[in-house]
Amino acid sequence: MTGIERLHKNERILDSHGRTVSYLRLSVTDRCNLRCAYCFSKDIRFIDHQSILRYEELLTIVDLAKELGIRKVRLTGGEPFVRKDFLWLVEHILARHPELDLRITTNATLLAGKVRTLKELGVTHLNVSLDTLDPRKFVDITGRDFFRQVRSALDEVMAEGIKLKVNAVAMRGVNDDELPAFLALARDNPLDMRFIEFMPMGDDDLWSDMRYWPASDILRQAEELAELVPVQSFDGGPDADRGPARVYSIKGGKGRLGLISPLSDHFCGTCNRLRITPDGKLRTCLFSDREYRLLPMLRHPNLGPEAVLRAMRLASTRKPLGYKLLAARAKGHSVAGKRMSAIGG
Ligand SMILES: Nc1nc2c(ncn2[C@@H]2O[C@H](COP(=O)(O)OP(=O)(O)OP(=O)(O)O)[C@@H](O)[C@H]2O)c(=O)[nH]1
Ligand SMILES: C[S@@+](CC[C@H](N)C(=O)[O-])C[C@H]1O[C@@H](n2cnc3c(N)ncnc32)[C@H](O)[C@@H]1O
Ligand code: SF4
Ligand code: SF4
Repeated sequence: MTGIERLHKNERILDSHGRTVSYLRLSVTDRCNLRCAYCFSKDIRFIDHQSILRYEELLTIVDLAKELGIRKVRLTGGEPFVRKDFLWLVEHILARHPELDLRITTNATLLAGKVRTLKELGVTHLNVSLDTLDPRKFVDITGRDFFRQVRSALDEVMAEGIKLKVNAVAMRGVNDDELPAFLALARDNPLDMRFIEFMPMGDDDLWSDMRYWPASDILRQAEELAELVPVQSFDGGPDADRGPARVYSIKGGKGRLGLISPLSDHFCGTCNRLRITPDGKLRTCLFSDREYRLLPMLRHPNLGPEAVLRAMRLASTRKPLGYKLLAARAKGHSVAGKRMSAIGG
């Protein structure tokens, strides 16, 4: 039976590579209070307010995602906390779907003082992006002087007992000299310190081969600094919810090291993700600019949520294998033209 036949029978949807979707990354804004050099283009034009999914529409999308079999939703951005009343959205998603595994990826600049509320609302996991532990370098990378706010938010998250993953984009010549400091952070604190291979996304000039620091090199260098033991379960969740990171415990340490290697050792074969951009476009792969425009459907008087669900089902059967797109990209060009801040990572 093909994916489309299953779709008509309302069965769990498999795509032509035998994959099924269970995880939605929902980007709530393309705006951000940082200007990370690898993510933000120079001539940025933000999505106009009319074209941004309203909170009620986001709630409908989550309802539909649940019907599709999605069990895990990640709110991302841009920076999710710059959107007005973002906590309202978190509260209402969890009130409607208390069993949903709702997570957030944030730069943590605006997190301080909100962590307890998030915990009370039912958020159990937070992923924080932090590419350097050096306050001056933080300014160089992000264009803003917010290191202290981020660092103290990490402590607040851990103090509340929320599971914490810290993500750093691995960049040679930028943060490779900080591997000992990052490992020390993971040794001394109950967190996963994860390095993400730098991906060629957005404007062609954002990425450079010279900056690429592959996961195998990070692992080799880290093994010289600490005794690492591979952890069987990728990120501690049920099998189907495994994240893309390969995780290592650090002997004698409280935290762990994680490596996310979309370039050197892809995980497309088990990809369980859909993405929705702030303007309601469904992307079935981070590396593919093919998008399904859900927002006009949702707002159309004769279409609405039913049509959106059908489109989401159909799109789920047509997920590409991103590593093939990466291999086919022209030299010097990005794999996908859309900037990361408008997708959500
Ligand atoms: N190529 C590719 N990269 C991904 C994918 N998922 C996550 N990443 C990269 O990993 C980064 C970190 O992702 P997070 O936002 O922490 O989410 P996650 O890795 O799914 O987190 P967990 O659910 O906690 O494992 C993203 O910003 C992307 O850069 C994916 O499906 N494909
Ligand atoms: C686009 S941001 C959105 C959420 C939030 N603003 C944050 O930074 O956590 C999500 C993630 O994408 C990562 N990212 C952005 N551009 C990337 C690239 N070219 N390669 C790898 N990761 C990238 C960021 O480091 C961040 O961890
Ligand atoms: S990585 Fe996140 S924090 Fe940095 S510019 Fe992009 S969206 Fe903003
Ligand atoms: S590159 Fe595309 S197919 Fe591969 S894991 Fe990422 S989103 Fe999934």
